[in-house]
Amino acid sequence: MQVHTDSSVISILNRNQVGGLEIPKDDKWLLVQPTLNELIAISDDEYTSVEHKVKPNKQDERFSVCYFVFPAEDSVIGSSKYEPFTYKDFQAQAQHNVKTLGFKVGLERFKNP
Ligand SMILES: O=C(O)CCC(=O)C(=O)O
Ligand SMILES: [Fe+2]
Repeated sequence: MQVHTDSSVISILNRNQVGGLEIPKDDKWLLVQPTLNELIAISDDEYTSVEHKVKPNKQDERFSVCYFVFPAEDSVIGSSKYEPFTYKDFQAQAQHNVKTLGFKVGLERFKNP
């Protein structure tokens, strides 16, 4: 799986003990050791959506179950740091970014000046 950030508000990941999930650290990809439950979340910059990828493993079977929490499409997301936007706006922006730039710009686009 290629480098990406999740578009969900919260991602809860449960996987077996075969590793593969990697996050960037000091210009290298760091293997995240499997634990029982993992939580990746975004919330008004308190927690940011971290880039990650999954390294293919041809030897050992690997499975993972992700539970993504999304806001309702028309719900307005407001905060002191961002201009109000709907999740539909965010999705449209993400799709446009991927098509034109090859990656998601993410919340940066909605940040207050
Ligand atoms: O399988 C994993 O460890 C992560 C999967 C993932 O990043 C995703 O589905 O967005
Ligand atoms: Fe992901």
